[in-house]
Amino acid sequence: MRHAWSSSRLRLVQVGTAARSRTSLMLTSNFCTKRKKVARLEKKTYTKTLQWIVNLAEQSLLNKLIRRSLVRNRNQVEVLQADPNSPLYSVKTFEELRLKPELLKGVYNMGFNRPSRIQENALPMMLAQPPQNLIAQSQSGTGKTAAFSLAMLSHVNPDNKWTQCLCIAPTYELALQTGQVIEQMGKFCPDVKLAYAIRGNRMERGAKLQEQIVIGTPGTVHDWCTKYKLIDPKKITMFVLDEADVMIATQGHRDQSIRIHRQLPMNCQMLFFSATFEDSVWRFAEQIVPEPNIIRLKREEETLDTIKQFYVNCKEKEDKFTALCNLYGALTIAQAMIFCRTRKMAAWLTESLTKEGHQVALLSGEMTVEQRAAVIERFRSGKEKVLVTTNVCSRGIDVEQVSLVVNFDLPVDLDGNADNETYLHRIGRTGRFGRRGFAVNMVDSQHSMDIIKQIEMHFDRKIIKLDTSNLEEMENLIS
Ligand SMILES: Nc1ncnc2c1ncn2[C@@H]1O[C@H](COP(=O)(O)OP(=O)(O)OP(=O)(O)O)[C@@H](O)[C@H]1O
Repeated sequence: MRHAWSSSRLRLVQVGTAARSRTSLMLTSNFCTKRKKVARLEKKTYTKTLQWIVNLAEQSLLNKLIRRSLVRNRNQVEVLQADPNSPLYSVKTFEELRLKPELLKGVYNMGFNRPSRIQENALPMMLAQPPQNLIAQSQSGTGKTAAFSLAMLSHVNPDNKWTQCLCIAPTYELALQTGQVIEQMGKFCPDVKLAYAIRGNRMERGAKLQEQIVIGTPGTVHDWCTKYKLIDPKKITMFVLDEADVMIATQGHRDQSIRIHRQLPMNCQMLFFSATFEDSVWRFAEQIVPEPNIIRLKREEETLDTIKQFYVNCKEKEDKFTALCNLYGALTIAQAMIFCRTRKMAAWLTESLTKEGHQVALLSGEMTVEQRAAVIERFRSGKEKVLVTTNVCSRGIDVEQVSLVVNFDLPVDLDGNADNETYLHRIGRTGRFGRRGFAVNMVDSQHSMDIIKQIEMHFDRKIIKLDTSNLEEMENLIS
């Protein structure tokens, strides 16, 4: 299957050229206006049909890739789940975690066979009686969302028609995605209902919600609790903070989250989850969560072995673009996510990739949340194979088929130092639940080389140099 994508594009170019010459022949051989009109129409139909065939071919190629990678991945997950060194390893089965039969049906229906380590360790703590608080860290894509979704679905009493679990996520699209996981998992729990506290979801003021679980973003959840009085915070018995580090480290989120947190009853169970926790953020989390159980990774465990990390030396943005095209020539890439620092760069890259014939989606901060969610949905369904973005979706977004993440610009903090947490979240968009993934960093200056060194030191993990003009070397390194 190597080169499959590039060879399909080659065919597309050849067919396109043939089509152009045939149509131009047809046009020059006929001087009659009517005939010209017909010819124009024929050309249009011909081009449309061609485009349709090409789309179909690409779609079926992608489907084939997806099917192959699903089979390969099923085997890979089974191997990893039996390897005590893998974060997917577990000793217990879902049955042994004492999930209700309808939830067991839900997880098996989603294709899960065994729990991952975080699920195996966190679920007993989250379901213990009396309730226990938890601050938990686990590598990206290892099943944290699934773990706390199961905890909420297990926790609620379906007979009580009021909100009992509150889950907060940092972005609209992440709240939607988590909501979809809860809905899928709770498919066989018809009496458990879920409401989305996200922008645009208007509710009647004062009409108390009957949904037992509410998932939302901090601002809207806060409004629903205080301004609209849709939720009685005193009746909340489980509070989940997803991407907890960013929720307590970024000013706006922290203020809202703390305001919500203050209204909850003293005995409300607190569950904080993230793949990353800077030391200071961890200390702060421990201050606001009383007597927590703690699941914490060692620094060197934070990166996943299944994601291979590289850097490529490039001078200008044009070199980065060429390197990217070379990568496409050498790798079989189902879907890719590319991170840029500015909207301008993201727009330029999107245009350049589109001109090259790639199906590209652009996601950036100036879009409305609904537009952003629609772009992610199209990408998730495979309509676009490349997603170019600024930092807006570095966290949490779960698209299984992403096999390549490119840092077109490296993530830096306000002082220009390496932003290690963002780096980890970005590369974690690939290598989901045991899948293989590649992360490629474009290095365009001494400063960005220093950042690579900082990242290497921070995670104690080598980032390997890749020469994208040397196909043979590249194939050896990435195979
Ligand atoms: N036990 C399991 N067996 C098989 N697949 C699973 C299991 N648990 C979760 N998954 C799948 O693994 C993928 C990643 O899971 P999830 O999104 O819960 O990870 P996460 O740790 O929350 O990731 P992130 O840190 O990026 O937020 C999802 O596609 C999910 O459906």
